[in-house]
Amino acid sequence: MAAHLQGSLFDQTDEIRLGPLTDVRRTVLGDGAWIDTLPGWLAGADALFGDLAEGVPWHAERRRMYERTVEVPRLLSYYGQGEPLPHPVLERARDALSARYADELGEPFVTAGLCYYRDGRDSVAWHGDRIGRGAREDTMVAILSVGAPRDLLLRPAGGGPSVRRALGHGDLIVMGGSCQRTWEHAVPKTARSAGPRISVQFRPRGVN
Ligand SMILES: O=C(O)CCC(=O)C(=O)O
Ligand SMILES: [Fe+2]
Repeated sequence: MAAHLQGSLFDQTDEIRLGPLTDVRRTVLGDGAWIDTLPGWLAGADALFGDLAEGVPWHAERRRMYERTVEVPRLLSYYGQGEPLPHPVLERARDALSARYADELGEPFVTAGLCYYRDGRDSVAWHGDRIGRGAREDTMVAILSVGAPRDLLLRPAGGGPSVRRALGHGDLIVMGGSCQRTWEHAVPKTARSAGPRISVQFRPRGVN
């Protein structure tokens, strides 16, 4: 009941539809990094959450950390360049982002990484997306969030106060400029009861 009520308060439509990207708001972080945000870019976010929760081949991962192998605290799924995405609206989202940022980015978004945070114990630790070109070049990572909001925190890589954005319910954030190498981001665990959230990260070729 509570979950249903909360869902209906935020998102009163089952029709899954993207709004225009004209009202994106930029926040300059410093050191050449910025974020663009657009709350509620996607209408019908609860319906998309349900479709993705059911339809995506989610898997758990284990990673080696020093001497131990640990469970990655979220479920994952990855769609490389040219692979069909698990929902048609995600293809439209990727293409709309590519068009919106074509001049500034100079290349399209081509891959989609999906994360499923089952509850407040799931998280992603502080990091920059700098396994690939993000370590050396300015780039962009665009994230669409559906389901319950979770805080995405950003902080300068060299230390300093963090910036917080609560993301869920169809919200968009784009991390741009030098953000992946001069800043770090995280979705911390929370003791507050948190419902499940799915994030979709669109990235250009070679950024991960
Ligand atoms: O779920 C999010 O919003 C962030 C995920 C993330 O930072 C990553 O997968 O690199
Ligand atoms: Fe990341």
